[in-house]
Amino acid sequence: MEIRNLILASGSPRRKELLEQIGIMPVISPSRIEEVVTSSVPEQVVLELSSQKAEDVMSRCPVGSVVLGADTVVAIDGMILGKPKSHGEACEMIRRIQGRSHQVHTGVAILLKEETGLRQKHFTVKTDVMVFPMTEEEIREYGESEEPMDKAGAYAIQGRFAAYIQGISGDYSNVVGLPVGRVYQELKALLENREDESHD
Ligand SMILES: Cc1cn([C@H]2C[C@H](O)[C@@H](COP(=O)(O)OP(=O)(O)OP(=O)(O)O)O2)c(=O)[nH]c1=O
Repeated sequence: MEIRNLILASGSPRRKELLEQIGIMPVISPSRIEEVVTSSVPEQVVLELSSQKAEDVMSRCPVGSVVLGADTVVAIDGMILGKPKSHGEACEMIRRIQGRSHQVHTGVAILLKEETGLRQKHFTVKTDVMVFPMTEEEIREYGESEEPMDKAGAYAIQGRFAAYIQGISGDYSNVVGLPVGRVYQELKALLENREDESHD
């Protein structure tokens, strides 16, 4: 199924590339929201933030638009690791996740604006990631590089950090920022329905 004119409410180059990988060329329109969360449960947090991003962009879009927002966090022992604010914080995050497993949660919100109102899909996808033990030298060298700086949990599985990945259980693309298989299936269901309705 060809999906045209999808608006991606994200400035993440990884999300754009993942959509392009499955043949969807999105229009990029990053949201400008101040991220506000009312929960500390990872699934809840990513649902709230992905919805806020998509709703913010949709508020400026005409009827017929399809907007996708997403948010990714790393969770370990019930604690959420977002993006590090400094190299020191990046090193702390890496020290925490090395030698064990953690979870990556991505929340996705897909909104379709119709004459009669909004139709929407909201879901979260979880991937377990196992990281090899790292030496203090490896932690510092990686934490002080630029790679961790705009990444949840201070690492990029698609980058140099691949050297320390022991394995994953779940969807790889979800760790990079967007579970594209699930996204495609949900988009297909949402848009097929729209076509059905237009034939009524
Ligand atoms: C764990 C992990 C995260 N990431 C990235 C994906 C996301 O871009 C980022 C998490 O930050 P997000 O706040 O989810 O997204 P963003 O700020 O990059 O973009 P926007 O808010 O405009 O949608 O971390 C990787 O690239 N590789 C990884 O292995």
